[in-house]
Amino acid sequence: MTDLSHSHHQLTAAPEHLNNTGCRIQHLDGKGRGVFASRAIPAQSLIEISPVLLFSASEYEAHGKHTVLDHYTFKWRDGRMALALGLGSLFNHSESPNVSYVLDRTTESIRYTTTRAVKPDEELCIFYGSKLWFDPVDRSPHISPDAKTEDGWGGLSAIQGEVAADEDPLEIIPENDLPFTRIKVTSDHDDEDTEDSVRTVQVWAVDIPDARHITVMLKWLKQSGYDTPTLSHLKRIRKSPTHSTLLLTASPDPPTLPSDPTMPLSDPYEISVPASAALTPISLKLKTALWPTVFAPPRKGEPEQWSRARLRWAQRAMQHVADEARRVGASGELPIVSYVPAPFDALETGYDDDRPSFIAHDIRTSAHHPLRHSAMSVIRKLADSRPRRAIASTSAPPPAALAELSRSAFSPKPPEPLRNGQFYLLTSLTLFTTHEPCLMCSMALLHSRVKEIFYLVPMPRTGGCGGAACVPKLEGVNHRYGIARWKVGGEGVSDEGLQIDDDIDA
Ligand SMILES: C[S@@+](CC[C@H](N)C(=O)[O-])C[C@H]1O[C@@H](n2cnc3c(N)ncnc32)[C@H](O)[C@@H]1O
Repeated sequence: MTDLSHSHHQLTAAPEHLNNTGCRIQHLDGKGRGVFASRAIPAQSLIEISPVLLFSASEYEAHGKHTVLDHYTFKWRDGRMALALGLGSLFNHSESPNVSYVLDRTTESIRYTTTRAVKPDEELCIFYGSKLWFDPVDRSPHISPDAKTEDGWGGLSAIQGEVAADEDPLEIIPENDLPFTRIKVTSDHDDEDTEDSVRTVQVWAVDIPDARHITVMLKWLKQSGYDTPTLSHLKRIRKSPTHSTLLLTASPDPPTLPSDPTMPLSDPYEISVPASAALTPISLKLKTALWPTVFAPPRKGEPEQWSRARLRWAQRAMQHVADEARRVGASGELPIVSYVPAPFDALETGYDDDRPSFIAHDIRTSAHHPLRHSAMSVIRKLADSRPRRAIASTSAPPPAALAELSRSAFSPKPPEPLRNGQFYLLTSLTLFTTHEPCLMCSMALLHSRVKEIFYLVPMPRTGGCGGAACVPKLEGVNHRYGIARWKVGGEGVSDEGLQIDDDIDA
């Protein structure tokens, strides 16, 4: 393979580029030349159209392959090899690209479009595929440097996850043609609540005549162990003009209240409250008449529609986790990987991030720690990165505060905008994972408010997303995420090398 680094070192200045879409060429250590944004570029901007030079397969095999061209060419759809002219050949590779490209056969060109908003001076990168012939300088630390694969047939030969020119990126894919099956996550009982019947359960409550004692009682409830998640679909307190009522516990036995003569309380008594959260505004009204209830509408009544472009995004992510899992599996770990890419609709969801994707693999073997599962680790990476970035972008914190943050697994006090609100951990994000997450990880995903998860290998004995149980389907949970099982072989994603014992918690 020809070494590009030699020629890079001889260059002193990058040529000017007259394209007016905000691109410039710049050298950078370890990568040679690259394309950079000379100004802010909005998402979905067409930034370059590169004509291609085509070589027949035999011509390429005999000559091109043995030259520096091998770093630049890729398979055209009819089997010929293509070299992008213009800026096209200068886009470097990134695991979290900000540019996607489409082959246009009719004009023999490639169109490059930003996938998210790009800041001035950011490098513009594409995704070459998962089989690289070089070590990317910005490779995530989880990937073993030994894992590079010589594909031997043209550098960019693996064009994965991109919409071809003869495909319409906005085309909606019929449900039956999708390479995954969506699992219904509404509780079997969710539909049962009608105008005539709201399912209820009996719980213990107590009246607190003096509102000043509410805080004391809430604190006592936490310490007493009665404060279990069973009632998390209900508000704890109901206020009336004369008193407040506090829900205590759903246990059959009456709870023992604190005996404090200065704090008058009623005796505990049983009341009927809704058995699950309200899914519709109507059911919220009905249920809240009984007791104030949490409103947790299903994400959408109808299954979300999938466009061709979104499917390509998902296919690329799924292929990525499967490939990474095979690599880590070869190094002696369990072949389990979880990945949270930048969302497909990054701009709409306001996901503006310097490091938009997160990936982690299972390290219970090397770490000798049974809880180092990939999904937990990826949630933790994401959680850890947010407080750090928020602090860095506000005032400089005292070093002790930074040390405290890096010590904590889940930062106990995230800065204000990242709190349990609109942008709570994984809100609006999708997790792709090789194996159906175990019960622990499925619950952690629920707490993180992930939008949806995709997995390839079902775990019928241990899985928490349809196998042993289906956590987001449980009654009373205050968030439901979508679950989709990727079909083995669907869009070329194979489960080869991903088999693990079926009693392992993934
Ligand atoms: C299509 S060329 C890209 C332009 C190239 N940097 C140049 O100066 O001509 C592909 C080559 O760029 C380099 N490259 C691309 N992405 C890289 C990355 N993330 N890290 C290191 N080198 C990279 C590798 O040498 C690769 O063979």
